[in-house]
Amino acid sequence: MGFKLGLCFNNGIKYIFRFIWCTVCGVVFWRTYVHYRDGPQYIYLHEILGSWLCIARGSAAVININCAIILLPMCQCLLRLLYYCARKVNINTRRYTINTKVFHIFLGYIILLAAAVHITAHVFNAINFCEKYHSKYTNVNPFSKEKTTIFNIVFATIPGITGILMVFILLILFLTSLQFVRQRVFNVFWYSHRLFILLYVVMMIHGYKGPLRKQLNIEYHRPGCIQTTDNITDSQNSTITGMVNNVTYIEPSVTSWNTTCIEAPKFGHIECQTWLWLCVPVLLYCCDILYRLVRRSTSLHISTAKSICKDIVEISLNVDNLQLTAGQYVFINCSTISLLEWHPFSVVQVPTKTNGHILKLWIKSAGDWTEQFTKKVMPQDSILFNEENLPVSYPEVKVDGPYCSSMEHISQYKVAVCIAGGVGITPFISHLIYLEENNVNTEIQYIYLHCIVRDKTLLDNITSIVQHCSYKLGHSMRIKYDIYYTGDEKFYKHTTDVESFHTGRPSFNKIFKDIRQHQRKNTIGVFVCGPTSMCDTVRRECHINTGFHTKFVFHKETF
Ligand SMILES: NC(=O)C1=CN([C@@H]2O[C@H](COP(=O)(O)OP(=O)(O)OC[C@H]3O[C@@H](n4cnc5c(N)ncnc54)[C@H](OP(=O)(O)O)[C@@H]3O)[C@@H](O)[C@H]2O)C=CC1
Repeated sequence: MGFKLGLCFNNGIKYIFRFIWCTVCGVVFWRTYVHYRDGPQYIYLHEILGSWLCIARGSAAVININCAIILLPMCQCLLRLLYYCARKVNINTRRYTINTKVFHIFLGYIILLAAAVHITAHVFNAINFCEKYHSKYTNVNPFSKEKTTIFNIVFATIPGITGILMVFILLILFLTSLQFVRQRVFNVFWYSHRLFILLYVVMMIHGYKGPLRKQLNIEYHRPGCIQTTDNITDSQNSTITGMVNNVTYIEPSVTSWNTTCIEAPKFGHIECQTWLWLCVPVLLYCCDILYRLVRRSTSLHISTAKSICKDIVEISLNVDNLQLTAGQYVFINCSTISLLEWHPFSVVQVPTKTNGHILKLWIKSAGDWTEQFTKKVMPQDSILFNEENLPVSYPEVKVDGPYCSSMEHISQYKVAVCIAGGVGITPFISHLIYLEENNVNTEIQYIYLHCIVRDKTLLDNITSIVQHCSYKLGHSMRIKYDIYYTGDEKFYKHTTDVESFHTGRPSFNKIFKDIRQHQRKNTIGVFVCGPTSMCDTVRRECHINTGFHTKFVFHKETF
């Protein structure tokens, strides 16, 4: 019961929203399906292709609408605006304005599913176009040569070739965005995802003057109309005579229109409307990107760099114009390493008047870019060195931000449980330092901080910051911290003997049970930042321990 209640409480709105979106897609599909099934202008085409025509068009509409909407969750500036507009809404609802990446992924899956249906439908359409070729359907079936094969339709027509190209692009987008690819080779994911631009261009070409044709002259030739011996004009405006004995078109069996044919049916391409769906979101996305490009164009100087532990370096930047909130993150670019690469980092210290507008970031060497960056700001082989050995000049960096994060919400709860793994401590430190430096009034009364660290030097650094802040903030809130050391135990025992220190990983089950006992009838914000497996365990505990009175609201941040 607890797990299901917690799941509903934490994800209820997300699931409701997904359900609504699936319903919208279903309605779009069905309306398009019915339009092509019952529309008099498609009767001749429907005679050849059957329901596959309606399925292909319905799935195309679903692809269009999803391709349009999928860009919006990626408009960071627009989202920030939305987030600030939603300030008055309850916090459990507002966090969805930040977790839009999840909705972006969800839309991606819908596009894949709709694309699979669309491809299948068009394969059958191609078969039908080949098999149901009839000398009398000369205009509605464009593959007028009797020897047309599926191979010809797929590989020798614009819709066929663009369709294959789109399948390849979609596969690349899908495979490179799988979590294990993103985590191991982020650049592969990042660059390959730019292929969406090509996908959109190809999508617009795909339906242009395709083989699907609708009837243009319904008023003069109702399908199923009675042909007379009078002269009627064919689609090329030539005269056809002797219609009774020399039927040019097989009339579909539509009995409701008991009219006489005035003309032969004329057929024309079904207009491609993809651009109509895409133009507004693409425009919004371009504006968002442009704004970000302008915002990120200024180069900044690193004022200091120091080592936090063997693979984490702290850089300080003097930023006058950047307004940040504790818990947010920024993207960093270093042109001497790569002009194109931007990497996200949570801020450790937000620039304020009190600290002289100094922005601090911790950069952990965990990939090509971060390793090169660490070497540039700390050129020695051993990164552990004191401030006198600092390099004379640091590389210039550009900062893009701020970006909203669910870690911002900590000070909006009365009780917050903060769980950090390794460098994931950064957003929590930024809150503690901000609260300590600025003496601001917040909702928060209790902070339970659990920090799990493998590196002894990192542990020492975190401990001194946390001890200092908790001492300074002691008068306004209660901060209970526990630090878990998972590295070499012998080393640990010799150097620390404080009761808040533990060896080995924590038991989250016990932690949550204890908090639940002490914080009855409260809504508790749980914030996790660290390895994915740890976040998953904490999420599960949130669900299990949520009851009717005590609720755990889960928030996480990982890059
Ligand atoms: N500024 C930045 O760069 C930021 C990075 N992050 C995120 O933080 C993440 C972790 O950073 P990193 O320092 O590399 O972390 P580490 O891999 O070094 O792990 C940190 C600690 O977490 C423990 N741990 C791992 N899995 C579990 C688990 N399932 N349950 C309990 N404890 C666990 C580890 O224990 P053990 O030794 O036993 O494995 C270790 O003590 C990154 O993936 C990144 O996304 C977040 C915010 C900011």
